Amino acid sequence: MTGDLSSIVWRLNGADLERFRGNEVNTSVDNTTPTPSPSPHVGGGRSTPVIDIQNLSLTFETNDGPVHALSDIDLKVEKGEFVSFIGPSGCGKTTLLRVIADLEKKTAGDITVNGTTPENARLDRAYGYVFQAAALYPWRTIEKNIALPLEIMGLTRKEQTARIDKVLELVELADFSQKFPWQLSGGMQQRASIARALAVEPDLLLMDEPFGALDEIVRDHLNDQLHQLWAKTNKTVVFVTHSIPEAVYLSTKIVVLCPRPGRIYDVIESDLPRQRTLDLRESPEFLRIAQRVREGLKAGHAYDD
Ligand SMILES: Nc1ncnc2c1ncn2[C@@H]1O[C@H](COP(=O)(O)OP(=O)(O)OP(=O)(O)O)[C@@H](O)[C@H]1O
Repeated sequence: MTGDLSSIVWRLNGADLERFRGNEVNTSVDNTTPTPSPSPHVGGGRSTPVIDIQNLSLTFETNDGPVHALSDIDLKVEKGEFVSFIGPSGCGKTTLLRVIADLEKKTAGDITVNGTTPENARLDRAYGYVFQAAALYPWRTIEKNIALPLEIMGLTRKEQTARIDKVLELVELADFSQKFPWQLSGGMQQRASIARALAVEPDLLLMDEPFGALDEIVRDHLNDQLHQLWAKTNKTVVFVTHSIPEAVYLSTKIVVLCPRPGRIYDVIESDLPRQRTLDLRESPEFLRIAQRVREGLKAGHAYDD
């Protein structure tokens, strides 16, 4: 499990992240990172996939020998898709997401993000990354947590306020802007984290099991909210989950991975309508897709390990 870093990356690169862990942000440091510009790669041509992965492999060299975390991954993610990675523990979901985010380096194959290398995409701050734990900064109010990346981006106070109000409204936390994280429930904290990621308006959101630690009712509610957000904003989302209903409810494409070595077992293009409500989960179409995911998970899972 590698999604334990701490918080949300808002178009922040890995170096930013390392700086952020446990520290108040020194906004002046980040002024050295170029402001996102209309990169020639970003949105370059309708036919260019947002993410294009070909024959990608990643082997970790460890003291106990090589760990083949990813093997021969082929995947395209088009603009506006909601793609979930699902699979048993250790099949490489987080690693694949981290390769896309340039937080890990491939050892073979090719990958482009927004038509360029993951490193360039990271430097362009082309994506927002949501980690498993909300980990908001406890000494900052919710409003100030959301303001943090906007301060780094150099937005005026007025621009910051407008964006903060908008995202707090979207995640239904408008009345909680002056609270500190520890005054909110786990689900509310995770919503605040998502608001923080959305505040910088990335076109691509990479989300690593953001709701994994929440109870089912809260999770349902957040799934619903996330789905509505995605449907409204037409962002491209790549989402890691262990939950079949979550994957089927949210996704336009479900990628089933299997372990040792981590590889793609099945890619399911969902024909569920784009507009969804939670009661869709009772429909035959939903159950049919869920069944195919379940079969893929079973087939790819070695129970005798
Ligand atoms: N930095 C690392 N060094 C060595 N091995 C690693 C490293 N990161 C991940 N691995 C290994 O790579 C494999 C894939 O790990 P990864 O965390 O991507 O799986 P996952 O599917 O996300 O698992 P989970 O569902 O438990 O989060 C595992 O065998 C893991 O132990």
